[in-house]
Amino acid sequence: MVLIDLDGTLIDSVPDLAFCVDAMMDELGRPRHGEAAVRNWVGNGVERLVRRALVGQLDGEPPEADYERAYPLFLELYRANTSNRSRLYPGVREGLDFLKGAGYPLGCVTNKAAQFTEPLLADLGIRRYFSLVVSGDSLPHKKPHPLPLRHAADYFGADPHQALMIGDSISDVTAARAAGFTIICVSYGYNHGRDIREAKPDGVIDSLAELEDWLVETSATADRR
Ligand SMILES: O=C(O)COP(=O)(O)O
Ligand SMILES: [Mg+2]
Repeated sequence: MVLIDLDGTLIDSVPDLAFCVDAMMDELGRPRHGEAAVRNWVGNGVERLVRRALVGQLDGEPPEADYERAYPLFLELYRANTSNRSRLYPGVREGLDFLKGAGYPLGCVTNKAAQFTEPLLADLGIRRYFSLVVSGDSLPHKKPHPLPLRHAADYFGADPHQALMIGDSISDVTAARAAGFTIICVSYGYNHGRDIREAKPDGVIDSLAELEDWLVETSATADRR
């Protein structure tokens, strides 16, 4: 079984997210942040993104009244701008075709809310690759909690020690470790401005098109043991 993260791994969704954060800030009469700042704030769900935009940094909490005003504005904007500016990363289609062709059960596990995950996957033409989609609000906990990964393993009847997670951020690595999965990360995603190699995933690839070689090499190494 292979589970794949969405934002920063399959899809560069920041152009839409940043557009909506900036439009929300305009509506609130506050200064825009721009795409580079938003790139570092994605990965823990849209609620956290809105809170980060209001405080202007990764950590910290805005006044609750500000959040209550901003969050519905963001939801309305993002509903109308879920996929307009978002793009598949190079190599994604090749990687998915390889995994599907090789017969791996495929799941998408994201912290993005389901109301956005489903249209985004469909609009970019990759929904059909996944037999299971677990969104940030599908279960009581999201990544870095291992629950979404364990849920997917149960769904597919997969042994976690034979399971692979592919992601871009520390949340993916932490969730995969806690669930007993192997974790490969992409080098190009959003990891809050940090190099994902610091989190020590089992492998780092520059494109999902490298998956075939990575899987062949690791199974050859395992066979030699
Ligand atoms: O922060 C989000 O909304 C989603 O992030 P993820 O797809 O990388 O889990
Ligand atoms: Mg991600």
